[in-house]
Amino acid sequence: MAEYRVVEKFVSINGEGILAGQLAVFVRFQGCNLDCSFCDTAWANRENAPYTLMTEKEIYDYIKETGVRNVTLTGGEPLLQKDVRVLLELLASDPSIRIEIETNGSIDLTPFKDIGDSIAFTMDYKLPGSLMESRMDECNFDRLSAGDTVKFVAGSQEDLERARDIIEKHGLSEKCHVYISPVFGKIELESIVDYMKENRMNGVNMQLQMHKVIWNPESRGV
Ligand SMILES: C[S@@+](CC[C@H](N)C(=O)[O-])C[C@H]1O[C@@H](n2cnc3c(N)ncnc32)[C@H](O)[C@@H]1O
Ligand SMILES: Nc1nc2[nH]cc(C(=O)O)c2c(=O)[nH]1
Ligand code: SF4
Ligand SMILES: [Mg+2]
Repeated sequence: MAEYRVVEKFVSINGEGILAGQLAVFVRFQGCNLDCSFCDTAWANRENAPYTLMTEKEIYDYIKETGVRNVTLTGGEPLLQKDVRVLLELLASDPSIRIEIETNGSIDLTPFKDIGDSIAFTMDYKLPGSLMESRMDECNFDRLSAGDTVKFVAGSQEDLERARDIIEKHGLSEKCHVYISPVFGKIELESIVDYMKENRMNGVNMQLQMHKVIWNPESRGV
């Protein structure tokens, strides 16, 4: 048995991505290797963040007890948990659940790609405003499948321009789902739509974080 550092777990609607609006059970893990300027879960990244050690079996049992079939693993950076493959193999062995992993673009996805089709990656590409772009592993774009997602969290016009360059350079809208999401409160929402219109960004989805509209944006556990 391995053990994982869980800072929170809860049921909500997924506020983001291809399953937005559907119920999901969230497991958030402690610790991250990046320090994005806009991070809304910086509290979870701290070494001293209070966490509960859970085995893969305990995490799986919790998920099953909820009766919710979409599972989102997030953080922090979930793929940094020691022995995370063991957890992913257990979750993937249950065909009744669908697993989504939110990952930060700096972790090589190769070791996780062959675990099973029930696992989908939502990989963030960190734009200039995050101050973390130098950490991106661009080879990950070749490791994504049609069911995966690349997400760009944009806070400025410069970020939008960079997102467009990357989408074109790697042909992302033909390869997988592509989302642009505002850094919460940082950018005029209309300017994202205008940019998409001006540049005819077919196949790209704009998203808003629904949970920050429904609840106080600072709330945890939603
Ligand atoms: C907190 S991260 C955890 C997973 C992983 N570390 C990552 O960055 O993808 C989950 C998602 O929230 C996004 N996010 C964090 N802070 C945000 C903010 N202030 N506004 C919009 N999205 C944000 C991240 O870009 C990422 O897509
Ligand atoms: N409701 C809700 N949906 C989410 N989708 C991705 C989240 C995340 O923090 O990774 C998240 C979150 O924290 N809450
Ligand atoms: S990679 Fe994710 S968890 Fe880590 S600092 Fe950036 S947004 Fe926050
Ligand atoms: Mg979040």
